[in-house]
Amino acid sequence: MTADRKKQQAAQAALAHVREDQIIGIGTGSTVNHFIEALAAQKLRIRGAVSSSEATTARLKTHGIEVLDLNSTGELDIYVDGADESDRQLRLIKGGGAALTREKIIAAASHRFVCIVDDSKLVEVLGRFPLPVEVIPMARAHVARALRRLGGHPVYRESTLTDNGNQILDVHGLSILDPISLEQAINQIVGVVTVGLFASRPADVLIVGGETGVVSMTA
Ligand SMILES: O=C[C@H](O)[C@H](O)[C@H](O)COP(=O)(O)O
Repeated sequence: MTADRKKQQAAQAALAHVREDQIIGIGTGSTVNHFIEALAAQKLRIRGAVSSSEATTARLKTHGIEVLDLNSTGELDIYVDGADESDRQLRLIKGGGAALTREKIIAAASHRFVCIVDDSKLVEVLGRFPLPVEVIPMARAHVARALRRLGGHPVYRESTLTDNGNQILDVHGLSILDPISLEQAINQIVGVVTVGLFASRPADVLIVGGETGVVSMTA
């Protein structure tokens, strides 16, 4: 089975967590794109969606799903998003698609975070996937030096500008044994906008698409 088919199965299974009349936070990426297709096909009468990126907003609008401003919705019932890696405690690395900042904001503002992945994303220790860090452009070199002192090898993701007008450093070579401490340490570096470690706010449910169907995990 292809990875894309596994993502599609996980996305379809996430529909079971969605109710009519809810406002749904929606992430970014190929797995979430399957979720948007499934949501539109199901014709559930949701109250609208809060989007984590310009790409997701465009896709929601093509399906006639109303996109709402997080400042006017209050807390969200549910947030559905993919991830680049998850460990078994549902702590995540996100930001491969450069949408990490808005994703982290929506996750923080949601009661329940349902994460959908294919089985290649499940790891014992986070860090095989280079950790994305969104930075204010003028601080990029300063932040890179600080990340090297934390033991990583930051690489500038050239030709990528985030939806917020910022740049991305991808930090290679980390074996993240204490994700909460590393998240806090990177958050302390001046010039960092967001680190793509979702450890202090992990997922609540992880739906993993694999060869034999989907498995749901909770922390
Ligand atoms: O910035 C992008 C997001 O964090 C995505 O959720 C992540 O990169 C996973 O993307 P995909 O579903 O395409 O594997």
